[in-house]
Amino acid sequence: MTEVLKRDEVVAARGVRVTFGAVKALDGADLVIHSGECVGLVGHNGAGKSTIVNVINGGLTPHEGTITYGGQDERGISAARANGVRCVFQELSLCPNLTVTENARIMHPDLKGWNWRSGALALVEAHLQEIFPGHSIDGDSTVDDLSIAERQMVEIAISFAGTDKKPKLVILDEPTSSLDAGLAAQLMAYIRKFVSEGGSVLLISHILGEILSTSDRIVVMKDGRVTADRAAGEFSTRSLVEAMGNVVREQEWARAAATKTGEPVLSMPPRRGHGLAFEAYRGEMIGLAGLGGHGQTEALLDLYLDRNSNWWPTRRREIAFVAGDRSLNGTFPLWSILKNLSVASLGQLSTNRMVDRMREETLGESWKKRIEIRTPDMDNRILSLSGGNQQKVLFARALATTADIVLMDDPMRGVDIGTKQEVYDILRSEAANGRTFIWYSTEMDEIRLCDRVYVFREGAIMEELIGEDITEKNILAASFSEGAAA
Ligand SMILES: Nc1ncnc2c1ncn2[C@@H]1O[C@H](COP(=O)(O)OP(=O)(O)OP(=O)(O)O)[C@@H](O)[C@H]1O
Repeated sequence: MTEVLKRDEVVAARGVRVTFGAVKALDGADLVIHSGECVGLVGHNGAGKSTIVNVINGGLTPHEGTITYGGQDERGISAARANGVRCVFQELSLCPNLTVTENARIMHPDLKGWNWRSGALALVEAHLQEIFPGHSIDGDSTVDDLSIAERQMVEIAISFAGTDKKPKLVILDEPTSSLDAGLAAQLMAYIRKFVSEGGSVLLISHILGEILSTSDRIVVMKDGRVTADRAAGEFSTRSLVEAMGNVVREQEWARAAATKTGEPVLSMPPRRGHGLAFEAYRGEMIGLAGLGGHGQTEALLDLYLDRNSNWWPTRRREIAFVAGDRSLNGTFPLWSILKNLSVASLGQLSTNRMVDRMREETLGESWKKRIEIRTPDMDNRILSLSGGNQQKVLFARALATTADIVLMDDPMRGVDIGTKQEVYDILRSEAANGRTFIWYSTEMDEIRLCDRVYVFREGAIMEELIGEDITEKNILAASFSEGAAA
């Protein structure tokens, strides 16, 4: 390594090994980031991406290997911060009971003096405006009152903000997982601006389009090692998927031949007194589209409560829910992986009101294989899983029930591309067998897989699209204006 390159290095991790019990999370991984570049980091769920982020961020001391900042060997969170490293974590880390401004103060302790509030407010508002122009987040709101997308935006803005000096490296772990396409595009444009001015970004995402369009260089991880590290221009979507160890499959997706047949299995009058009514029929896959935060999650919750407001456990569950915000309303953090998976199916796993442990384990093992939940032991705690693998457990929880209707609230957050393909196939075959899926997604590619789509605007359903009319153009038109484009 020449002196010139060394000076240019913002951070370098070399030969890093980290183990958690029997799991080799990092098995001799190397990652070097230079100033003025955006490095895309991809890999399957559990490949070791968040672990290497924690090592670079100083939160985790590796069992072997070196970490240098600007060529200097240093350790710990304060060394990382002093060297200009900031991180937006996959599981967002804002304090929920504090306001946006107070959270900015925690991340920037140099905002001092009796007037720190107005300094913090100005800082966060300026960066929110620069990154997400036109946003409507109030800096005095309590974080708990914000949607998951808004929390993600706030954390991103606070991380890019600098009181006296700009950060040198911002690590973004799945930053767009809850953002709709418009907000994601704003963030990608800002990243390009930030690196053109000499900053560095480490971008982790399972949305390969944004990795390919925004990164200068792409690093691929597999089973704790770096398996490819090349200029972004040398990859295509296909070669990137293959480098991650997945087989590229042409999406063969036959929509249901007929929609709206028979009696509706679920319905809801027009929301907020205007727009269209909601109806779902047996075997349909219904997409909820529109800009994020326009009432889709609220509609799902109302549909769920309409069918399941009973506190008494029922043997035959009618409706299941896959949460998108897994840490808020998805996982039971103190429970094992198996208990998290089986909790919605206890009725069907019980004899004489006692859970049959053998049947529970068989259920766990079958789903572990089916969607590749990466763990040596299903009795490990759920939080020992990587984020994407936790999300797979929530999927398995809903699909393992006998519920005829499954509601999904942007359920693919952080799930890798190989697993997504598996899950899409499971959804399609289950729908063909008569299950109804109601699917809110912030990803246009997923909305396009649905048989019928309701587009939300300002809390109400403003457009219904069926079959071939489900196009990005029509969805965008209905998201913004009075009618869908022809
Ligand atoms: N605290 C922990 N205890 C036990 N195992 C852990 C812990 N943290 C991570 N692991 C394991 O280390 C491996 C790497 O996890 P990591 O979170 O780095 O994956 P990832 O590539 O970020 O995945 P994802 O795409 O799902 O976020 C996984 O097998 C995970 O189960």
